[in-house]
Formats: sequence, C-alpha cells, structure tokens
Amino acid sequence: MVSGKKLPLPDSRYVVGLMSGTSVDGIDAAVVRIEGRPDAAPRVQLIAFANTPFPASAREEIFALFDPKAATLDRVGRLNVWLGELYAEAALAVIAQAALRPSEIYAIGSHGQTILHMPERVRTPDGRELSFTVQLGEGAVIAARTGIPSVTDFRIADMAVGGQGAPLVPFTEYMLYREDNRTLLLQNIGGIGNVTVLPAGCAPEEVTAFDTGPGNMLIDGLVSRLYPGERTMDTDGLIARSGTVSSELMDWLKQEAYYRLPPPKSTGREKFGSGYVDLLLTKRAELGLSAEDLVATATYLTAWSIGDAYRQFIEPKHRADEMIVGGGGSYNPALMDMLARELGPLGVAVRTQEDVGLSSDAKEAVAFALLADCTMAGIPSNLPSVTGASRPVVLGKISY
Ligand SMILES: Nc1ncnc2c1ncn2[C@@H]1O[C@H](COP(=O)(O)OP(=O)(O)OP(=O)(O)O)[C@@H](O)[C@H]1O
Ligand SMILES: CC(=O)N[C@H]1[C@@H]2OC[C@@H](O2)[C@@H](O)[C@@H]1O[C@H](C)C(=O)O
Repeated sequence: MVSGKKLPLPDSRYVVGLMSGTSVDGIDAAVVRIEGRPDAAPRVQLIAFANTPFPASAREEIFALFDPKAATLDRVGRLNVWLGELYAEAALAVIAQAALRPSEIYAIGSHGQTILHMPERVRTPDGRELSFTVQLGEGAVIAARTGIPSVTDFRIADMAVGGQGAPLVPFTEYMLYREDNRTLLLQNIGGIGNVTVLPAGCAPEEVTAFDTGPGNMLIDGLVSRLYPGERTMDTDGLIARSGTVSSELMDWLKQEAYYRLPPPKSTGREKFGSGYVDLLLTKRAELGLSAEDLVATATYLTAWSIGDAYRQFIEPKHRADEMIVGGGGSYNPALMDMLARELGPLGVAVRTQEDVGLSSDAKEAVAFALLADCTMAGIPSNLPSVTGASRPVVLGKISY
C-alpha cells in the first residue's frame, strides 16, 4: 500500500507484534494494548511477551538460504510458508499467555525473516536502477491459522519510493520515547547495531537513525565456529571477559569503509555475515590470537563502532544526554562495559531498556505491533529522514 484511507480505529485494541531478527535466535512475540491514534503519542502497554526458539531444522534452513546460491525457488517458497506456520504458532501462544482469545486481537504485525536485503541500487538489463529485499513468513498463512488480520513485508513499500527499507523501528521510538529537554540515543544491539537519534523536542523530520555496524552477528558467528556444537553465543560475555582486545586486529578492522560512510546507511549479513567471520578466523591465525582474544576483539569492535558513529556523525550536531541500549547485546556485560567506557568520557550516560523500566527483549516486537496498527489505519509509518525515502508511505501488506 502506498497511500491509504484512514479507517476508523477502535479506541483501545490488542495488537500482536512478532519479531525474528538477523540473529535468528527465535521469534519474539508481544501482545500490546494500544490506545489512541498510533501516530499521535499513543498509550502502549505490554500485556505479554514470549520468545519461542526456532526448531533447529528451521534455523539451519534460514542460515542455508542466506547464501543466494542455495536459495533455490523451491526452498524459498517452502521456508516462506514454514515460517508463516511458526509465526502463527508463536502468535497463538503469546495470545494464550495474555489470557486473551484470538477473536479479541485487532491485528498481528510480523516483521518476517530478512533473507536478503539489497538497499543499494542495482541495474537491470534494460537499464533500470532498483533496490529490493526478501522477507519471508507468509501473511496469508498467519491470517489463516490465527483468524486475525496480519500485516507483513513492511520494508518494500519504503524501498519503492527510494528508501533503504530500514530501519523502521525509529518511527515507533519517536512516538514512544522522545523528550522535550533531553537528547536521547536509542541503540539496538541485535545481529546488527543500529542507533536512533531523538534530539530534544524534535519533530519527526529531525529524527535520524542508521546502522552502526555489527552488533552480535560477528560475536555469535565466531563463537559458533570456535566452539562448534557447544555454543552459539558468548553468554554473559564470559569468553570476551577472559580475553584481551588485540590492538593490531582492531587497527585492521577499523579500515572497513562502512564506518566512514555518512548516514543514512544500513548494513547486514551481506557484509558482516559468515564471509567476514571467515576473514577474522584467517586474521586470527596470522596474528596468533587465542579464541578468547578474538571474541574480546569482536566484542570491542561492536562497542568501538557505536562510539565512533557517535563521534563522527551525531555529536557534531547533537550532544546526547543518554544512550538507552536494547536488543540482546544489552545482556552482554562485557559489551556494555566497553560501551560505557567509549561513551562515558563524552558525557553520554549508557543505560539499558531495563534500567528505564522497559524490556530490551520485547522492544522490537512492540514496535511491529505499533507499525501494524498504523498500516491497519492507513497511516504512513516510515521516516524519510531515516530511510532516505522520497516521502512517507503506508508500510506492509495486509492478509485478512
Ligand atoms: N545473556 C547474554 N549474553 C550475551 N549475549 C546475549 C545474551 N542474551 C542475548 N545475547 C545476544 O543477543 C542476540 C540476540 O539479540 P536480538 O534478539 O536483539 O537479535 P535480533 O532481534 O535477531 O537482531 P536484529 O535486531 O539485528 O534483527 C544473541 O544472538 C546473543 O548474541
Ligand atoms: C533489513 C533488515 O532486516 N534490517 C534490520 C537489521 O537488524 C537491525 C538493523 O539491521 C535494522 O536496520 C533492521 O531492523 C530493525 C528492526 C528496523 O528496521 O528498525
């Protein structure tokens, strides 16, 4: 949908948000109660939250299809419907946990699984330039299994008007977090790190946001390769804590051109995925680093890239008072300590969503509930200042 009729909204409604992000750790599902228009400081209350891990076979298939050569049409088609089934189950489970019936839910918003995201324009044989994205998790299946209108595939509408299709969460952060007197940074550390800047008293067109670089993606990728079959993440940062950051490797890592690219910009597994992990493992061998040192260095790279993005692109225009960190990375104390050491000296207090009484885990699922609510009401919910789109558009596709 690129423009929509504003439909009448129930004053108070329950909406389910589903998020399955770039880390592929599972499906985050939230039930929220929304009161008021979604684009006019709505009241949003988290009623229930659950994380459902993917079955190992589905997780393996998602990772397999990140390789475009393996992603044959039959496998893509199958995974699209398979994920639709899994999302529907996750939605029904969280609705039951909220002690609600599916008939009481106004809509579901499902982010879907990004398997390929190509925001940079590519040329077609007939000379057109276009960008595209592939999000799996069929809305028709979610709607059929739950009986609830389901909104999916949010990113492509923004790309259709020249945007990067990401990030989309900043619209909801503007609605839910902005303050009149303090400049806030909302840093998400999921697979990728991304920051939203909410200047004190800002208007929507003054919000900026961009991907800072790797979040947990490199840490998870390295840990999975260094401890095969044993671990998929550096739980509580224990491995990083027992290693030493290699300044030699850091000097090399800092050369990556992405960090110097001015926003708006977005990145993903295409840059910091398994190919980059391979490169780091080769560098480890060359430099004779231990597994712990390598994980400590990858952890520091995430903290450094967030600090560097602030110094280069944010601080010159907006000195921030506070950074609120969300996403799984906020549960990694080694990473959080490194981040506080990067930003503390610049006068930015580093806190987590939990520190401010919210939930790091639920934040993105809540965001997709709010984005679906906008779609159902025909309200645009991309921020052109953030995605680079030429205009605001209604996002997503509705399956009734
Ligand atoms: N206790 C913990 N200790 C260390 N790391 C953790 C912990 N809990 C979660 N994580 C990290 O957080 C990751 C999951 O983060 P999250 O759920 O925010 O990612 P995502 O939503 O898939 O990502 P994105 O926002 O990029 O789409 C895990 O893969 C792991 O790296
Ligand atoms: C294409 C894609 O899936 N991008 C994700 C990814 O994960 C973090 C960062 O890169 C962000 O740009 C985006 O997700 C969040 C939910 C967003 O759109 O705001």
